[in-house]
Amino acid sequence: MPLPSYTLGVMEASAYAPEVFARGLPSSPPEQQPEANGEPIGSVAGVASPLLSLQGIGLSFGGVVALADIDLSVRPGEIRTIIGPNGAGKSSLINVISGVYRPDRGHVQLDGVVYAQVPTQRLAQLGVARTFQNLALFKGLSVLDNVASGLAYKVRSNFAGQVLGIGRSRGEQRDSLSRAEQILEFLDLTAVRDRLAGTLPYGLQKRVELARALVAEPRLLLLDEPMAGMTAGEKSEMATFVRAARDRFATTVVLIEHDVGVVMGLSDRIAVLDYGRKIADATPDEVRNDQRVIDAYLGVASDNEDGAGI
Ligand SMILES: Nc1ncnc2c1ncn2[C@@H]1O[C@H](COP(=O)(O)OP(=O)(O)OP(=O)(O)O)[C@@H](O)[C@H]1O
Repeated sequence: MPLPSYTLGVMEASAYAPEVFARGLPSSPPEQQPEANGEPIGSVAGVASPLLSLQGIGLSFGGVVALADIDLSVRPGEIRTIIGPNGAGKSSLINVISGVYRPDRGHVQLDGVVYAQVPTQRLAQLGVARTFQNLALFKGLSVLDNVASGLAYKVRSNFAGQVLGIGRSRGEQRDSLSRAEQILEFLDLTAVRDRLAGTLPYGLQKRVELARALVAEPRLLLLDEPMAGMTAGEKSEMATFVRAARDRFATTVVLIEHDVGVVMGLSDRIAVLDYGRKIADATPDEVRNDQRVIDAYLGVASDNEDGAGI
């Protein structure tokens, strides 16, 4: 059964002319307002801006500089990959984008709204979904229920309604399950819909995580090492699904990856981190030939399980 064309509320990439991105943000900082944790500190009104942009992000843990003066801009509809050797700051960056960490310096602009710290508890309402480096599934629940749980934030029925299965809750539950079924079909997971998630092979569990994030129809999908620990075949399969998801739903994807080889054919643009600094930000071909990137990866080439180097 084909997926219905959801009203995703996404921004169509075609609605944004390239020159709009070239202009970037206004040179003057956004108007500052009293800052509260997780509250916007300003907005960039009247300017067609990237879906996501980071400006001057700095983050330290004690004496360890995890991120230093990172700028990053993500256009609607693109697959934006962040790579770097171990300890380069990739996970710290995705944790800043998703509001898990508050940066010491700089700010995050999401859909034109500027945050000192993205409100992580409102991430889903902001249209952002993420997966985690380490699997975060409900291992004792079925695949179908795991995927439907990605819509839990939308369920509006009260506790009594959910327990008694009455009123709006029954309809909401039916709707969640039906949308979960559609995403399972899209990601070729229907055959395992009733299996307990924890009993699936690792590669399939990672795909179930992708399904759970996708079912929320996110405008921005953050994938933290979605191919980590996979075989070469599973990685290439996952890359195909990520691209298909972007094409089908026009979801903007920010993807963190350690293995450079697998993201070359998948990414529109790649940012490279090394010791918390951004050392390159370009197309895959340009990154592949960038001497600073080659130098950063020298000595860790053996970590690349595909042995593909860069
Ligand atoms: N919670 C933390 N407490 C202390 N130091 C941390 C913490 N998180 C990250 N760091 C340090 O910050 C630096 C960047 O780590 P981060 O995990 O962001 O890198 P990474 O590129 O994701 O690495 P990997 O590929 O190994 O996952 C490292 O030196 C790391 O030890």
